[in-house]
Amino acid sequence: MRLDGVGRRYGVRGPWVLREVQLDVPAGALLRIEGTNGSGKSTLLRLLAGIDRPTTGRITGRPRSAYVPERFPSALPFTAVGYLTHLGRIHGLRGPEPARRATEWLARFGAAGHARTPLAELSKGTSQKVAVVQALLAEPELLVLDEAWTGLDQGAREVLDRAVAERVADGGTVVFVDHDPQRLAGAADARYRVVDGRLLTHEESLPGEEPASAPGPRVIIEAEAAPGAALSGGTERSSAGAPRLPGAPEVVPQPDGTTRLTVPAVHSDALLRALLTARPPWHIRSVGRAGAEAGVRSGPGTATDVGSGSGTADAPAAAPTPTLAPAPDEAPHP
Ligand SMILES: Nc1ncnc2c1ncn2[C@@H]1O[C@H](COP(=O)(O)OP(=O)(O)OP(=O)(O)O)[C@@H](O)[C@H]1O
Repeated sequence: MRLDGVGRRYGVRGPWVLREVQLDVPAGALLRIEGTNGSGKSTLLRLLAGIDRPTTGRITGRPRSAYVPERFPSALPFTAVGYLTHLGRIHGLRGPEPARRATEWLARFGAAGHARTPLAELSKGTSQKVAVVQALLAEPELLVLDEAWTGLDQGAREVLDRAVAERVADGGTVVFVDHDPQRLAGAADARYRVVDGRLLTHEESLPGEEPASAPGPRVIIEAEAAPGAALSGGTERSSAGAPRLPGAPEVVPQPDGTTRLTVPAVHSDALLRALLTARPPWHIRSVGRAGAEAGVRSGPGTATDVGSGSGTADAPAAAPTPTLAPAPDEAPHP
């Protein structure tokens, strides 16, 4: 799924809660969204889950999604298992499958004894378990968790931690918000912050802010530009007015004329796409994990030499920094 120039405000004259959000949501990844109270995290999660629409911009490639909202509507006229079975059917489960999965998940969360309790009579924590189970039983491609751990007892929190890991291991994507910095610590493939309506990677900082620390796994891309190469990716503008590259890579020109770009692993596909669709395209020399000895190297005519008739032998002595003017026919902002 991709968010392109997404903005959201409530009411025609309301302030913009989110502005110009660019986000690639890859498969099989765990993404953490951070931000202060009222910064727009839940607004972003509702857009990701497909239960709200952007005011501007586009969301494409939407996967099958399930969502645990910040506030669960517990006053519905169902028992716990009745509600979960109903939701399972809405998610496309047939026959006895939704009731079977509901019973299994309630047991896993230590709530089997409340299967027949009306939702309105459940304790806050058990009600939260039902909210979590309705999203998990669908085995969604995208699981969106808005402070889903809040109110759960310690055992249930650990069950949810494991369920998140299982979803990602099965190729699903999980996006979560939680105010506990230790929640799934070290497991997230990418961390973002909502600040002043902008979605920044954890590594990015606003002017005047201290740089953020401790990036996760990173990928190094060695690339070579044709003279005058301009990037078509990263249409969001930095404060300096230049297009911002996916993942805000660290860009270091090398003495041999190539450019080394280091980016959080989760953004490497988007960055490669931006380099390869630049006009003229950049030539990718190698891709590898930061900290690993050698990457996957390529030469002219190999699979990564996409569209390059750009003549790598003509590469300039000093590689340009890839934050050049956008290509002339770049699409205007929505
Ligand atoms: N339905 C709505 N109508 C009007 N304004 C809204 C609505 N939902 C959210 N807002 C406003 O949008 C802004 C962002 O709210 P949001 O709930 O997305 O923040 P948040 O980062 O999730 O906050 P918290 O950490 O407190 O949960 C707030 O100013 C809020 O008042």
